[in-house]
Amino acid sequence: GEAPASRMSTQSTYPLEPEASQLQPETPKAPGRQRRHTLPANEFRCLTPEDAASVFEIEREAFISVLGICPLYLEEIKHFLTLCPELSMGWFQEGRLVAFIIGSLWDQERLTQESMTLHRPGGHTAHLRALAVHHTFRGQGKGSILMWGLLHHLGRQPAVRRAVLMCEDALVPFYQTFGFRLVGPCAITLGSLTFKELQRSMWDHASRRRNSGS
Ligand SMILES: CC(=O)SCCNC(=O)CCNC(=O)[C@H](O)C(C)(C)COP(=O)(O)OP(=O)(O)OC[C@H]1O[C@@H](n2cnc3c(N)ncnc32)[C@H](O)[C@@H]1OP(=O)(O)O
Repeated sequence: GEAPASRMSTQSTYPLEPEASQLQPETPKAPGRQRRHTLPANEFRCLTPEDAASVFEIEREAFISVLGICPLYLEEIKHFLTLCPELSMGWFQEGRLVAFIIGSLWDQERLTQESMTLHRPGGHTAHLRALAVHHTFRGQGKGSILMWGLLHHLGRQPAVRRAVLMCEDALVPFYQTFGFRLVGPCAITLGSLTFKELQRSMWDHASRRRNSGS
């Protein structure tokens, strides 16, 4: 039978861990063979503009139904997935999107209201704009696995020196588990909503280990 639901309910069909992620940008399939034929096929890959409708469906439930707004509307999703798909990641199960992260580049120390709409191709900061997991799949570790997967993928892109995001207060501890540091209140507000800004250096993590010994 199934193991009881617990913090370990991550369904570890593949041991994707912070330092030992096996996610490869060119090999989006989860590594290893499925051990049980009943498990759905998993696929991690960068998103394309064709995925925008699926992304927006998740956002509609995750953000709009709760807050009345969402980080990225359909045209904005298409916009960023056209400009910088390599800064995004989707998790598909049997071809269906179950979780996503969409990013773009930013070129200033802190986020500003302008960062809401702009991708700065020369920037060295990955601005992680939106992370969401389909509601029926939450609390299973999927959001965490996807975030580690994207961070690993970004760590292989020399232009990306750090990552930045904004979130509501309640989610600060969640992002701190990925090595993000709280830098303070975010300049961006949406209506009456305020956010905290968090940053994470990419070089303190994957690259340092890779380059150690030089
Ligand atoms: C940059 C941004 O996009 S910020 C906005 C983030 N997205 C959203 O809020 C959309 C709605 N929520 C979701 O899609 C998901 O709940 C996510 C993305 C926040 C987390 O994905 P999940 O797969 O559920 O997370 P995962 O199972 O890996 O980890 C669960 C942890 O997330 C954190 N968490 C999730 N939701 C909340 C919340 N509402 N308040 C506080 N902590 C939360 C907790 O630390 C939780 O750990 P716990 O179960 O021990 O309490």
